[in-house]
Amino acid sequence: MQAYSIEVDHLTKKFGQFTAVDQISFKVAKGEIFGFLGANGAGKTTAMRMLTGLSKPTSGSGMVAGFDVIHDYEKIKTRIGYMSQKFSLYEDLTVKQNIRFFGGIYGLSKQEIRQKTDAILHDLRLSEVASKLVASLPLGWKQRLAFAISMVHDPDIVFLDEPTGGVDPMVRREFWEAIYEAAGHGRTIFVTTHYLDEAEYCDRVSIMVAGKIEALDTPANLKKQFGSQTMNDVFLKLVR
Ligand SMILES: Nc1ncnc2c1ncn2[C@@H]1O[C@H](COP(=O)(O)OP(=O)(O)OP(=O)(O)O)[C@@H](O)[C@H]1O
Repeated sequence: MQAYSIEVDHLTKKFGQFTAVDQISFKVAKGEIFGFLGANGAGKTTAMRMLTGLSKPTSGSGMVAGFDVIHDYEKIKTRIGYMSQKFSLYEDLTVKQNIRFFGGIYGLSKQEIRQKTDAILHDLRLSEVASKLVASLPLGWKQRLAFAISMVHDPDIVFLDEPTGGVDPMVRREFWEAIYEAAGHGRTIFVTTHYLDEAEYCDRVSIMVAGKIEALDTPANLKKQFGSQTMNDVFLKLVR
């Protein structure tokens, strides 16, 4: 068994002459909550697309969930979960239908889908709204449901792309409780966010600037290194 869920070495993506991701190298341990930060256009989405097997690196190497990002990228998709604000639930399906639909997409058996549906409805206390359209749920509930569904196939790693956008701090805090719970079960969490207070909740944080990882450490060490009181200040010092 490998100690790392993600291991990349000089991973690079070029679009023509432009280098969007420039030789990034890092390792993420199993069960770690890894924050992936950067200003707009720094290259986070491009990097995440390579890590999730959606885009082939131009050069460099890496292993994600035990699979090679160059040769075995199709297999990566079977062992990871993905949630973003943009790609989320079907609003015009009910809560239950969404769970069933994604369970099917992820290749679960009918029995597994039934079990997972019951477990998610119970754990998220959504049984009463199981037959309601997702469109009718508050945003915070939708996000918790989308997160649970992204783990319906028990993936080793969950990629969260700005999962808490648009909700108030209290609801974000609740979402982070769910993240901690998932990590507590040994799942690796790879999360991008624009909320710098959330960076404080991560075990380690990397900060990308213009395609390169300019800093990577625990929030406490980064604050010490940059003589800052907050991660917001660390971030501003790097991206300014
Ligand atoms: N398919 C593409 N072709 C050409 N350039 C691209 C392509 N995809 C991304 N880029 C460029 O690569 C750079 C990094 O983009 P990317 O979307 O990865 O940044 P990001 O850090 O995710 O930003 P944001 O937080 O705004 O989503 C940008 O300059 C973007 O214009």
